[in-house]
Amino acid sequence: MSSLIQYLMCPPDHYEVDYVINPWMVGNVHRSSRERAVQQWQALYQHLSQRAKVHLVEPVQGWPDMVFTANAGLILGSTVVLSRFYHPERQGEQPHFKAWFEKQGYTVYELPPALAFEGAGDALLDRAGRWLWAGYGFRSMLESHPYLAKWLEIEVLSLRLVDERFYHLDTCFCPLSEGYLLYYPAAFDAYSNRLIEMRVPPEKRIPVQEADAIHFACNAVDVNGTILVNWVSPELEATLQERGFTVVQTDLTEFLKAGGAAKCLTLRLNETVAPQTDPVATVLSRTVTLQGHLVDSALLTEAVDCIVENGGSFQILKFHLGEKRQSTSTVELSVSAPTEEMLDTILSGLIERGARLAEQSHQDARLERVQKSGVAPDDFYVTTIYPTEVRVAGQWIPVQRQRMDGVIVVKGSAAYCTLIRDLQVGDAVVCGVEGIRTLRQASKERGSQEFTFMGSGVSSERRVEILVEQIAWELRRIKERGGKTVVVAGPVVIHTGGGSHLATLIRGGYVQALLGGNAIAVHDLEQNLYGTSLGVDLVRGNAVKGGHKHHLKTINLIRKHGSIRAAVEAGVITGGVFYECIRAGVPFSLAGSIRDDGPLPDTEMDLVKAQQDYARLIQGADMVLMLSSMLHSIGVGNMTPAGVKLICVDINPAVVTKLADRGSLESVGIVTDVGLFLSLLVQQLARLGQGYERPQPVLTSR
Ligand SMILES: NC(=O)c1ccc[n+]([C@@H]2O[C@H](COP(=O)([O-])OP(=O)(O)OC[C@H]3O[C@@H](n4cnc5c(N)ncnc54)[C@H](O)[C@@H]3O)[C@@H](O)[C@H]2O)c1
Ligand SMILES: NC(=[NH2+])NCCC[C@H](N)C(=O)O
Repeated sequence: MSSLIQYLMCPPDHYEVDYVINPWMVGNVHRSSRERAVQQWQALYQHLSQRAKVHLVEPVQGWPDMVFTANAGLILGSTVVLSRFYHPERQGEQPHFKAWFEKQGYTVYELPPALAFEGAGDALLDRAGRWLWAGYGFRSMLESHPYLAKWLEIEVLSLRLVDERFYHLDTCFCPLSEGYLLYYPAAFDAYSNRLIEMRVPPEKRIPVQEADAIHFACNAVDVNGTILVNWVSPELEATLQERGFTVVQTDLTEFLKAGGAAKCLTLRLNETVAPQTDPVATVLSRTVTLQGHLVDSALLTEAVDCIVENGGSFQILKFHLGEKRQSTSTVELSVSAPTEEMLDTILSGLIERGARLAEQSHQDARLERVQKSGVAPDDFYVTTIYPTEVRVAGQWIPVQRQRMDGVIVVKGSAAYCTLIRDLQVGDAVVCGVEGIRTLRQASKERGSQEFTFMGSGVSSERRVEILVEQIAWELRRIKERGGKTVVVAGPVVIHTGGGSHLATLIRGGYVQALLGGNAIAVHDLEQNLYGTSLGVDLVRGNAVKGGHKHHLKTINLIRKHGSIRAAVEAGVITGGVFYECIRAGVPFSLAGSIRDDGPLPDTEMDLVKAQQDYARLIQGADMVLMLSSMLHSIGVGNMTPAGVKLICVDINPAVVTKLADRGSLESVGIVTDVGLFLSLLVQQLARLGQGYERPQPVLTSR
């Protein structure tokens, strides 16, 4: 073969924008000019023919994108890996390119049918022939990279594309002679940018700005230092010229309407590989099985997002769709990633969603001993809200005290969720992802049976009254079966006049534990003692003279008696939320904070103890009503396992969304005034009847 560089092009006899398979084609269907396309293609062909040998493949009617010969395949030496197009709109080109390659005497390899790969559009040789850059994420699959390495006997470096405008590697990445690289960093994920920076020294990297990238400045043909390109900014042209390149700009706007430009329209035929390359593609894979309501609960979408957003790729190996609405589906996925760390991150995310590792049925969890108290081994498994099991000595054992953001400690044949701060030297902590499974589907099914009527998510549009009716109905059912409802409340409950309603719920037996901070207690007691909250008369709504001292006088009085209970028993406190708690024997826990006045004797200022007390009172809860306290609601959300219905009421949608985003079916967010919510809830419970007492006016002992 001549020493001249050789290219393959395809005349645009049948080129037009006939469909949409990339963002550039949107709005351009049947709006390309064949005449202008022919002129532009001819100009590029002339520029190239003056510097290289250009071969032509016969265009075929019905395959307009055949003009983009970069996608015909990937050539190295006398070997071709034929493209296997992702979109059906281009799959008809394959046999024509295959025939051309075979006629030229190339050895043609074809990938398995499930593996999409779009040739030199998604795979570019390092100009010194040391390795192959291979893109994935939109068209070509990561799983195709090991085949490239094997068949072309070269090291493959996988780069993940993240901006769909740059859906082929050659639209944003152009290895140039002398080891230079013209590329658009924002088109790649962080791992890929790190890999590029590891392989290409800073002085050889030429990152482009978005303005250049969207004119396909990186989609360039470098013919021995002459760069043929659609357009570059004057700044980029100067940068290239400073490095010894000659830039020839040739208008290809008709092809940009289809998402291609100079490099796409050409395929370099004589590429040579530097000797001693290491034919490897570090692509790691695991097989996982996911079972459940994969489609209607969007679990499969969540799993795929988890794989792709963490830099991985997947193949669906088996998929069994449940025949009926109530039956479950099963999917078996091969999950791949370029590094062990990325694969572990993905597998952890899939396990959180109930996935099971194919081999895990006979692999125990990996246990590592704690070397320093309060410090976990490096790759500890982070717990979720979902019921979890770990495999120990061949047995699957349930993890007790389930909560998110903990670790799993195995003691004999038992396993416990444990906070890192509570770890002791010698504790056996579960690490990695082997031998772990979450029972997410079980809790979802259970959740869906018990709470379907409430559904999950956040909506200020959904009528509050409807939700209140549903919550009242659920409160009543929990009470009837001797279940447990925990209330988390902030002082705003008192400020909005909701105190009397909460007191009524407690008196009515609908609340089995109350969690809060110093403030709700102070203002509830202040209201009983002075009729004010933060010095504001809750009946008249005006600040009272000297009222700003009321909460301090209240704190002082309770401190004098030693506790809220003592003050109630002494007849000093005669009504309100905490009065009813004491009378009804409803336990409460007040967690201290940096904002606290006093504090009250009952407020636990040791936060570790406060968290432990909260966790104790949450144990066994069926439902948690979170009422206008961002701090305490989020704290409780973090320690509450799946299967517990969380109702978050707040005037701020962001707070409600944060809790609803726990990813569990069991979270309902209501954006409304908490005083109004409690008033409606109390009225609805009264309407439901069943011996419900009418709200009593809050007694003040002034
Ligand atoms: N004097 C004191 O000792 C004092 C005073 C205030 C707070 N604190 C302490 O500070 C900590 C944080 O207090 P916090 O939980 O009240 O604050 P927070 O900011 O965590 O939560 C208050 C929440 O109430 C919401 N909200 C405001 N008005 C509302 C309305 N009308 N209806 C519904 N939601 C409404 C806000 O959006 C916010 O999410 C607590 O531990 C508390 O005890 C102490
Ligand atoms: N190597 C390339 N970038 N080729 C551009 C291909 C354009 C074609 N319309 C497609 O979407 O597949």
